[in-house]
Amino acid sequence: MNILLVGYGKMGRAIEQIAVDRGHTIVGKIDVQNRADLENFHRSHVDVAIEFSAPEAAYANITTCLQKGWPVVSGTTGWLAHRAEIELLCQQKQGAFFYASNYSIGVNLFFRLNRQLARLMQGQPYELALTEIHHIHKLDAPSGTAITLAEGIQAENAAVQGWTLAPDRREGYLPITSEREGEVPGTHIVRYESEVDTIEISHMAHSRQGFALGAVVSAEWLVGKQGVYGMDDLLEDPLSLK
Ligand SMILES: NC(=O)C1=CN([C@@H]2O[C@H](COP(=O)(O)OP(=O)(O)OC[C@H]3O[C@@H](n4cnc5c(N)ncnc54)[C@H](O)[C@@H]3O)[C@@H](O)[C@H]2O)C=CC1
Ligand SMILES: O=C(O)C1=N[C@H](C(=O)O)C[C@H](O)C1
Repeated sequence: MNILLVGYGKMGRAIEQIAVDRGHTIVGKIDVQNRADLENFHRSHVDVAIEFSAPEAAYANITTCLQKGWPVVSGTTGWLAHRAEIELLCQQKQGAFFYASNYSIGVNLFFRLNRQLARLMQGQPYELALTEIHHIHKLDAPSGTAITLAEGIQAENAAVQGWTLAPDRREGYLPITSEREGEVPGTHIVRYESEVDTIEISHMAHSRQGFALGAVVSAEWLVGKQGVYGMDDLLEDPLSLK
């Protein structure tokens, strides 16, 4: 595949390495200093754009790619207030858009475990809290993954109406604590606490490799399709996990 990287930071570089190892060609790298080139990019044919940029840049980047008719895989967090507009544009353009707050297969299994646990814990006398720990360079809080975990719990437990960013507290809202520490790639902890015990599940990424591999596999899967997709579509396709 011919891949255009939109955002060439920590993730863009990790994706490049894995994509090249899997036999793909990087036809361009768009970052903040050459962002104007995205609109006029016609150096080579683009099979798919992989977009990992910044919260304030993602909406415009994805819009441009869809306008140009390129399938887009995006992992940027912190822009999802505009998600419905992107999905509508994708539909209007008969394009292809894939989004995941976290592309790691392990995290996506963890999402499922989280929902199962939330189902089991309904009505039990436990206080629930979520913690995410990331590197000090991260621009958004809470993490996109923590928001997906909170939404999973909300979908399973009618007593949870949403989430708040700790130290803010609100009755019926799940508190998310965001910690920023060194170069931590991404740790997420879901904790149920009662007077007598604690139940905790956690996922700890050891590097960015899992995120990057998931993004490249998603791009391979997306090319040739039309519509809006996420990791559940990929994981449920028995042909996808090569
Ligand atoms: N969904 C997932 O699995 C993962 C998502 N992420 C998310 O991906 C995003 C990027 O993460 P990193 O690569 O670690 O950040 P980074 O800060 O290392 O790289 C982002 C790059 O985007 C560039 N950029 C800024 N404005 C741009 C624009 N208008 N057009 C093109 N590029 C622009 C920056 O100059 C920077 O080089 C973040 O939102 C992060 O939360 C990160 C890891 C995994
Ligand atoms: O910014 C990061 O690094 C990460 N961002 C994603 C998020 O916000 O959930 C995914 C991963 O945790 C790493």
